[in-house]
Amino acid sequence: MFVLVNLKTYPCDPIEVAQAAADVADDSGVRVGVAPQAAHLEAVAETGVETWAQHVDPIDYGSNTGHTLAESVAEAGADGTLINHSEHRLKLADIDGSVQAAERAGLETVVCANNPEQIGAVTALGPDAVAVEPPELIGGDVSVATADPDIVTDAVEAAANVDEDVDVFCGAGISSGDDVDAAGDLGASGVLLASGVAKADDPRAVLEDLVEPLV
Ligand SMILES: O=C(CO)COP(=O)(O)O
Repeated sequence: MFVLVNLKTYPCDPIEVAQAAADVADDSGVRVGVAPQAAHLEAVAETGVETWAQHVDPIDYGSNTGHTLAESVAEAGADGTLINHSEHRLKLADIDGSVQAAERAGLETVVCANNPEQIGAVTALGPDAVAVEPPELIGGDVSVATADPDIVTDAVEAAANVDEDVDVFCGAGISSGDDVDAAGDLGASGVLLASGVAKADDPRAVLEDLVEPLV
């Protein structure tokens, strides 16, 4: 099970969270990643934690002002990137271009989608994983695995119908080990979460609780 913490643009200390995530991953043996803002990638990677970008653009080197180049993200120390997060949606052609850009730069890819139908479509683009995140549950207190378990099982089925080699993650409202456990029971092989860690008074304690059922 992969626990990927997306820091979005929350006003947390990315280094504090990254250091805690690195320690929790080391102590537990559970795969834990942190996705900070692009400007914090290098500092986060220096903690030794598995580091993810929140986005890369479907571009190559050249005249692309204000865009995020996959190679620069990789050079900053990122191991992978989210693509098409619900808060940074792309057209299908641009999702395809971003997956190709990430692969060109050696980055692992997780393409997000809102529902099982979209999961099927983006699985066909050949990312390493897809993640179903219902937008209405993002940032809430109830985990997707509790509020809408069918969306997770349907996403797992939709992806498997297209390509059994693409992993399926889920996210939205996940904040505890019980939520991670429930997601795994529904067939997810990873979870994406944000506010549960980024807004916590004690991010380390939340991270320890998240991996607890996996140890
Ligand atoms: O969007 C998310 C992770 O990418 C989920 O956010 P929350 O964990 O805050 O619901």
